[in-house]
Amino acid sequence: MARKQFDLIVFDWDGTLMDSTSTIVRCIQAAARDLGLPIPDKSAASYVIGLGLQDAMQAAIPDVDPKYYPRIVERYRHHYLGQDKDLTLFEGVPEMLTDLSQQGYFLAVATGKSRVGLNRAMNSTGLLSMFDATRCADETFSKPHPAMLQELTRELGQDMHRTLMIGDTTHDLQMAINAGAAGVAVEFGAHPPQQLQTLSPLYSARSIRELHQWLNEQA
Ligand SMILES: O=C(O)COP(=O)(O)O
Repeated sequence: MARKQFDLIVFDWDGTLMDSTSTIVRCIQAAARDLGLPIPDKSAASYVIGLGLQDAMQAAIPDVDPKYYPRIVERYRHHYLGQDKDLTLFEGVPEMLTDLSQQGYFLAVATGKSRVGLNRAMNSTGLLSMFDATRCADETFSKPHPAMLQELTRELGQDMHRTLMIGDTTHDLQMAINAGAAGVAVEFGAHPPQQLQTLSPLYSARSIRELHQWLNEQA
């Protein structure tokens, strides 16, 4: 049997596996509102998803006194961790992950979420045991820095050239480029397809079903 092209598949979390873009946008806007700061519009708030909380707030709500940022992050966490109902996976995610795992791929997550946020989301969606390793933005350098991918490949003893990063933002694709991994885009998350195409992903999927099928064709 021909050898697979990739051994390790790293997934972004929000907007790639979990249908959470609009919840995150709402929580960023609510945090700004709580502190009487300018409220970013949907596109500005969507753009920063994945950067890690502190960097994301600085990018979404620029030109305010730096002393506000820890408070904005605190208000964001209050709103995000206070809501339970929107922890929903995109249709077909558990089936795709189970299939990939059975095919022998190592599976990992690299996310701009905090460890608390990721563990909560993995627990409530039943995906906790599905991944071989995970990295969160509060544990290392955030996207698009290559650190998360470098640490994941090292931990799992994998080769970066046989690693695939899948995400819904240019931050995910840029991290893959910076690390020397291949990048695949999904078009149903935070960044619009035209923006994703500027970084020439290997493939761009319009649904989890399309992504799953494409991954099966790489085997
Ligand atoms: O910034 C977030 O909370 C989401 O991060 P992710 O898209 O990298 O999972």
